[in-house]
Amino acid sequence: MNTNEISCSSGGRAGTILGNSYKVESFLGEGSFGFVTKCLDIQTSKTVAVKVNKNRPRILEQAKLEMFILEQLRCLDPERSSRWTLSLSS
Ligand SMILES: Nc1ncnc2c1ncn2[C@@H]1O[C@H](COP(=O)(O)OP(=O)(O)OP(=O)(O)O)[C@@H](O)[C@H]1O
Repeated sequence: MNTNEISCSSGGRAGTILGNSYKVESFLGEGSFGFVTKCLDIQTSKTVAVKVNKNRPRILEQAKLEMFILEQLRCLDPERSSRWTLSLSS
């Protein structure tokens, strides 16, 4: 599943809308910087994984760095990474 990153203080309860674009279906897992939810992309009706980071400045900086690295990887392997969507939203 693809992972989108969103910095968001709201919870990951089923039915919650994240970043005006993703409807939470279920909880997938938790990491050091936040948690990951299984979501429906409202525009495309595709199932995606959305990463919800803790709302802290240091973690936001880390998320930006992670997105930068993923963009670099996308350049190296555009075919395999074509399904990634990288965005930050509050
Ligand atoms: N694309 C995905 N599809 C399904 N489950 C996922 C996906 N991405 C993450 N997960 C689940 O969510 C958990 C947390 O992922 P996350 O990327 O936040 O942290 P991590 O990489 O495991 O650890 P850290 O936060 O320390 O980097 C993962 O361990 C996994 O169980």
